[in-house]
Amino acid sequence: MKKTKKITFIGAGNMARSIIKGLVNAGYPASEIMACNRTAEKLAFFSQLGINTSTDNDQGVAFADVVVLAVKPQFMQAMCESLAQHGKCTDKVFVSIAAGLTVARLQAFLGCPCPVIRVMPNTPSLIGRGVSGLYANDDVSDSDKTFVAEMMNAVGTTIWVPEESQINGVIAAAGSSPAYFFLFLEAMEQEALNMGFDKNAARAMVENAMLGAAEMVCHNSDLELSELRAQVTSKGGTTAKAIEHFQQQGLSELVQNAMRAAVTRAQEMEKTF
Ligand SMILES: NC(=O)C1=CN([C@@H]2O[C@H](COP(=O)(O)OP(=O)(O)OC[C@H]3O[C@@H](n4cnc5c(N)ncnc54)[C@H](O)[C@@H]3O)[C@@H](O)[C@H]2O)C=CC1
Ligand SMILES: O=C(O)[C@@H]1CCC=N1
Repeated sequence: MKKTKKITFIGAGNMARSIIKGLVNAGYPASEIMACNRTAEKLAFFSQLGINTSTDNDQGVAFADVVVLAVKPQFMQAMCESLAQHGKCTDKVFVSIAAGLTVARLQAFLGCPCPVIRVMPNTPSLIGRGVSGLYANDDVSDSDKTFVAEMMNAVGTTIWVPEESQINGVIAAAGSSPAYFFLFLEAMEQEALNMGFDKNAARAMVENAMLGAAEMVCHNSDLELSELRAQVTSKGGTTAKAIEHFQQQGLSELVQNAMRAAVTRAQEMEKTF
């Protein structure tokens, strides 16, 4: 990154861990990062990374130029209101990675029209292969947008969305979707076990098939996904039978409905939290 700033993550859980480890691996100075968590046990991992840690969120805000709000949505209001009570928020840039909380809602929690950028990341940020959707309104300066985009580019790919509502689509397609792939692999691994392979062999087959397929997708961006599928599918062969089964069982509709369920849940959360 061209210029570093001090970044504090409030809520040192799975997603903060993925972004912070990804940033440190990418060479972001550990001394410029702090992780805050209300419980100390969660912070041991972060201390090992050499970053600053604290159980005091106010200390985290005092340290930071950029504050990443990384608690679960249901805890965000109480956490932000507590920060605002201590009155140190007005000169900070906030980044929220939470699903289902709008900029307007977060600014209300913080009690000020502070710049708030919404980032919807995913856990592969841990290995520099994340993808994040970003949204900012006109309260955010170009230089703050550039900094946050660079921060997330250090751990993967970024996509700006022009409408805040599109963050919910990013959740469905990217934030939540690593779990869809893990679920699919779990099912494949289980069936390999059922067929009599031992755990190591079952895992090796599914993980390498997935990795090889993913790399083929990434290395052939000029080819449609359906063409890559066709290259595996011999007429009258085994793949054709398996694909026919998926299609007869409505896989496309199932995926569509699952993604729509994720969006609907994000919209419900906007009304609940
Ligand atoms: N896990 C994922 O793949 C993704 C999560 N997100 C968002 O990231 C946020 C965090 O999710 P996870 O990391 O999965 O949750 P998590 O539960 O693993 O981490 C949240 C952490 O916040 C801490 N915490 C709760 N209240 C606190 C407070 N008042 N002060 C300080 N720390 C506090 C908890 O102890 C916990 O360690 C959520 O808002 C979620 O919507 C977004 C994209 C992907
Ligand atoms: O499941 C969730 O609500 C969060 C947002 C995207 C991934 N995890």
